[in-house]
Amino acid sequence: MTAYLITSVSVVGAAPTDLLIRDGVVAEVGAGLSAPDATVIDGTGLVALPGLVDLHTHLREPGREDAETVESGSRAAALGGYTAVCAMANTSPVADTAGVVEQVWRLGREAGLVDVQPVGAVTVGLAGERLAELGAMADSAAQVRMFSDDGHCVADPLLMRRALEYVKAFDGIIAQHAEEPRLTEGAQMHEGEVSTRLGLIGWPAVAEEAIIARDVLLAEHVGSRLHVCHVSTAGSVEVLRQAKARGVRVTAEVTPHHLLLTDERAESYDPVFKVNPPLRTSADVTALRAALADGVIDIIATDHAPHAVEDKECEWAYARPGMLGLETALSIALDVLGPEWDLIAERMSRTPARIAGLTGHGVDPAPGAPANLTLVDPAVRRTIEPAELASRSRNTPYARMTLPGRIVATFLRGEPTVLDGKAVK
Ligand SMILES: NC(=O)N[C@@H](CC(=O)O)C(=O)O
Repeated sequence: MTAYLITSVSVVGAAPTDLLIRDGVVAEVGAGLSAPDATVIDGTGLVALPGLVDLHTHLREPGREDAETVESGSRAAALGGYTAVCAMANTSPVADTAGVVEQVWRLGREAGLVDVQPVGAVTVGLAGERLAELGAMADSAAQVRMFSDDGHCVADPLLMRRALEYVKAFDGIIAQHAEEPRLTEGAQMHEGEVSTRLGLIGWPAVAEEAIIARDVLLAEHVGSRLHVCHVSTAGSVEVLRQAKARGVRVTAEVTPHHLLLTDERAESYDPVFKVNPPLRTSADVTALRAALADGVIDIIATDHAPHAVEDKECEWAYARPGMLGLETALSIALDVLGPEWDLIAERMSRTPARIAGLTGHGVDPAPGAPANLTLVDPAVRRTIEPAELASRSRNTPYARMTLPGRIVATFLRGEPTVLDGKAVK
């Protein structure tokens, strides 16, 4: 295994130092290190972060390999600074059995670019009717601990209760896509002034808030762990704030796009801006940013949702919801939060690793720590060109936008997956 000596690098924003990576771990940290056998990387001006961890990635394999594969999505993740991603279950077939989660887990290992941790479905076929084989998925080689019907809400309160009870036995967690389906039938975008003007059916904020309110009560009643996917409204933040103050075991994520973009983007009728939950108002964006800073929202998760051209470049009403996220998330975080490196490490690496139980990830570079880390150049501004993305899909909402920050290198257990801003394999 090659050793790497990264010189004069700022570890999570601290004063520059040298980092020696050897045999899969951070072997030494300190000024003036020397290692004649090591490949030297000049870290001047760069920031080393614990490898980013995404709790919410759609990899589309099995079933929609035209949109993304475990390998292409893993490459996009590594290029975005990630060392671990949680692969959502809404594949075809659905990841609702030990067999499918093991397949995804194995494909991730074969790609070898990030650790791919499969998420299991809560209900069979995401149909919301009966519980999937949660225990068999937990006992499988993939050791699933997080379950989600993401893309669909577990709307039946009894099923939700049973799922929360079931996973308690192995300290599992249910990640809910909070959307009361009766309130969003036919919905195309956020319900508000813009939807009224455009004549599109609205997805009201209350459809999200009502489910979160119900689920925090259920989680409290059962004493189980709940994670709320892609929180998008100011009202949801208030429900979560109250639940956390009462000690409910709830965590929550926000996506980069909900931190940056608003429903006014729909005025373009460009379906690249169609997403679930929809882009909201600037007041929601402000509340989400504040909640991310004060910890009511625990993490940034991408909801990387690749879609094939025919599913996106069509009429708004027929387009699938979802946008790419892995290769731009850190840049959006830098844009929104500024160079708050400790906060970025907390919200994009340490806390998501802890929620998902991914040992070896989310650990700051320190002697003896597994060398899962990424090097960021915050001084570079880059213009996003969809054709240059590693994802198989092109549905980035940031096309031709200029964003701060570039991932220079990513290491997975001491092996580079990205060097000089390019994927190693
Ligand atoms: N977030 C999205 O807009 N899309 C997700 C699933 C979903 O939540 O609808 C997808 O899988 O494409």
